[in-house]
Amino acid sequence: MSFSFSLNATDGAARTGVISTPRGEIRTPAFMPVGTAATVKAMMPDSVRQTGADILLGNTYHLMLRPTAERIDRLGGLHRFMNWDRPILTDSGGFQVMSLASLRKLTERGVTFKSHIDGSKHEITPERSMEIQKLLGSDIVMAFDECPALPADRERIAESMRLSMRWAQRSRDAFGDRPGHALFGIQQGGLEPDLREESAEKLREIGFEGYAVGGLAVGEGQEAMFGCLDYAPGQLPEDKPRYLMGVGKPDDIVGAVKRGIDMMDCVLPSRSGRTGQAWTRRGQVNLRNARHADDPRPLDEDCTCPACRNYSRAYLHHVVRSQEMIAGMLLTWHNLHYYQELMGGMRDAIADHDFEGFEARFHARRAEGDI
Ligand SMILES: CC1(C)O[C@H]2[C@@H](O1)[C@@]1(COC(C)(C)O1)O[C@@H]2CNc1nc2cc3nc(N)[nH]c(=O)c3cc2[nH]1
Ligand SMILES: [Zn+2]
Repeated sequence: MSFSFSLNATDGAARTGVISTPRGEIRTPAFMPVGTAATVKAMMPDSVRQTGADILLGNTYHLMLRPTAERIDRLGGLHRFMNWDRPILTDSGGFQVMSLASLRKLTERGVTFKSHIDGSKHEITPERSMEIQKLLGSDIVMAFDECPALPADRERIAESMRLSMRWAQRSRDAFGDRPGHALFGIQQGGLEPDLREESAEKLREIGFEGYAVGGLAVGEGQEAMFGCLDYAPGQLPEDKPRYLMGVGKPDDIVGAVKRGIDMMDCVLPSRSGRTGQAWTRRGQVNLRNARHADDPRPLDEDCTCPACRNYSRAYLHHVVRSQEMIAGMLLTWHNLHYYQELMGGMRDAIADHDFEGFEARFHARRAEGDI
């Protein structure tokens, strides 16, 4: 069985389709829950599936440090290890090294760094990143790239992008011939249209099974991100999946799909669930807020997740305030369920050629501030 992508419908720049892989289909636009250290925090894998997720994300950086890719390989690979038999996409490590590790040294060869866990020294190169992702057994492998911290001057962004393109070629060469598995290239170039175009052309020349818009969601803000997404996805091959890395809040996601993005991932729904923050169709609810203490209503009357079906806001407020484990479990489940409902709503709206209506209803429902 091979890896393939078929588009079913488009509406403006928005598209809906299906990515077929040997481990199952991925309905696009798709949201990938983040399972950084071989677990989507506070969730059993079956619960992640029940929220509607077709694929989840793992991280080369974290897994190479602990428990190591070699140990996971000896134990049968990441799918077996974490009891998730559907597709997994793994990020290639460069971004996480720059945001989490210390004493980093960047050269043409790759990056050396000290582990944020125990201070041990490590190196990642394009070749080592491909080896790690192969040992993990991930279905979609990300090329090894460098994501420059913004703000950065144009010269630095150009240099960094060109290094990432040389690393993209080395990633492609090291990936080898792996039927049923995909290697995605990552576009860089900051917020510079011509540098993004140069990057896209280089990636097309090399040839990948999918293309990511990298270098965004690094603090540039939604307006600048949307400004870049007004042209960047269109620079990438239209018959391959387009993956926007690290995004985002619900309204970021709607705006990205509107501009032609097919896949996204973000720690937000799970991370904010663990801090008592709920995302609902009417906006954000902070369950730490005392006003929920006596509220018998569900978090969201229209939501069918276990948190909304079986518990009151008063209960959620209580377990959040008491820092009970069930708080993170219930709110993570609700947030991931809401994110998947949002994706399903957009897939249907695009198929019905009514994305505009969907977007208007999405924004109209969202009350200002805490609800
Ligand atoms: C490290 C962690 C958990 O990932 C989140 C969050 O912190 C944080 C850190 O700074 C903020 C902005 C506040 O959000 O940015 C992450 C979400 N944005 C993002 N993830 C990305 C992953 C990427 N991977 C690769 N290989 N290449 C990229 O260009 C790339 C760009 C990305 N942008
Ligand atoms: Zn719910």
